[in-house]
Amino acid sequence: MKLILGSGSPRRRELLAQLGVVADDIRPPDINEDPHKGELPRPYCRRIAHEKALAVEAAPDDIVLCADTTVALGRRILGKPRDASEAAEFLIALSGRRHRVVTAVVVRKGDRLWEKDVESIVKMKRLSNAEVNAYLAAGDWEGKAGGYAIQGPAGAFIPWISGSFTGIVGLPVAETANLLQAAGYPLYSD
Ligand SMILES: Cc1cn([C@H]2C[C@H](O)[C@@H](COP(=O)(O)OP(=O)(O)OP(=O)(O)O)O2)c(=O)[nH]c1=O
Repeated sequence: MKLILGSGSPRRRELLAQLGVVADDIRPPDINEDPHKGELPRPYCRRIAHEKALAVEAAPDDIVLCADTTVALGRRILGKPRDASEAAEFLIALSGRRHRVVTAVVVRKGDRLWEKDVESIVKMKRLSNAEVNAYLAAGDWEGKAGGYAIQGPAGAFIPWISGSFTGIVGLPVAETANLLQAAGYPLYSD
């Protein structure tokens, strides 16, 4: 039995390490992440995590772990920005408001699945042009849902959250620990 982390995200690898877990292999899934027409953020996030878990090749007794993080502004899905100008658009839309961050986690063993999604609320302060420009210039927005990362310099823009900090970063560790144990991963035994 091997543990396969189905994710190319270094954040997820680090958050897994927080549980003392090192994956035996890392196999980033390659799926189409375009939302369906009219799809709401939370069902979208669940669907993408599910599809990622099905896309990772593994032996029948391997445990596969995948996740998806989606930033939701009302009914709007903010994915990973295509470029700096889309990141700027996202940050301006998020400025001075509360939004939600959903992370869906899926653990698979053979054709059995264990799934959990965690939603947090994030308040972003009103951003000045100087703050937006400095953040964009630092390049930290790249590859981050919603165009920011709470664990980096954008932490200075976030005075308040409700929910799971590790969920916002990309892998809610409490829920992930439960899913891994449910699938038979020996988290606290040898
Ligand atoms: C909101 C937020 C997102 N993120 C990151 C976590 C995810 O890596 C990324 C969301 O993109 P995802 O599509 O969830 O993941 P990914 O493409 O990086 O990796 P993979 O599909 O291979 O697992 O945004 C942060 O690091 N901090 C934050 O505060």
